Amino acid sequence: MTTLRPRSQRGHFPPGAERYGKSVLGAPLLWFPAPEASENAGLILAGTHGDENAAMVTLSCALRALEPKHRQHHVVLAVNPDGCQLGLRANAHGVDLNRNFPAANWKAGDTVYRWNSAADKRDVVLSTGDKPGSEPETVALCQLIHQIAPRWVVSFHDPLACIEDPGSSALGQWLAQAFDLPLVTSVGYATPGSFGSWCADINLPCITAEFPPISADEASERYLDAMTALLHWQPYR
Ligand SMILES: C[C@H](N)C(=O)N[C@H](CCC(=O)O)C(=O)O
Ligand SMILES: N[C@H](CCC[C@H](N)C(=O)O)C(=O)O
Ligand SMILES: [Zn+2]
Repeated sequence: MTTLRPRSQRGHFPPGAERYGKSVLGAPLLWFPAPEASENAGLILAGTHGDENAAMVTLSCALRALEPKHRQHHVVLAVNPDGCQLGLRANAHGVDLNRNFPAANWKAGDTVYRWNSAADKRDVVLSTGDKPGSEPETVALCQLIHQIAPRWVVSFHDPLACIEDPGSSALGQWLAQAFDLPLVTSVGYATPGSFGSWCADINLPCITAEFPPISADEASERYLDAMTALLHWQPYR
């Protein structure tokens, strides 16, 4: 059994953050390499959309709660630090990073999203970028992935409340059970130029975990155990 650090010791980050690039506004792009990484290591991402912070906070809590020696997978808490700082879905250029990856299906022009969960249509307009991978945040993440070659990626978003696993994998089934969310093979709408599209192009298994609309406070309680377990998840045990 893996024990967690006492709460009094969870206020600070364990050392070991590394930089993999710089955002549009010059913020460091940070990743947290797993001290116990093997060739089975995966990569866990959050904060691609800076207005979706419940999963990012919960993942940060899990990183601080778990003893570093138990951590077997790499982490990026904020793919889009400028969006997180500004409370924006987009990056500081107004680009939806999850439509800017250099995937074969990247589409030029505008993209739309829902203002919030009460909105019944997607009518808020963002850009997909001047070209595939036009943004420093997407290019740097692609380079990091080529460098560390994770076995799989789990990318956290909200608020669609599902585990999207196009590959119907053991990890997808585990996530659905651990987070008590429905398992689907698609979020149900087209996302050209998305991270998952790029992963599919390079045959990298990618699962998108969408939290429900939930506060960071509630998510850090409801999902802390599942998130810490994900940090050292291994198949067949
Ligand atoms: C409410 C929130 N802005 C929203 O619903 N956005 C979704 C996409 C969710 C995500 O990117 O994780 C949408 O546009 O439907
Ligand atoms: N709610 C997310 C869904 C992402 C779907 C995933 N399959 C991907 O390719 O990243 C979005 O609208 O960006
Ligand atoms: Zn999102």
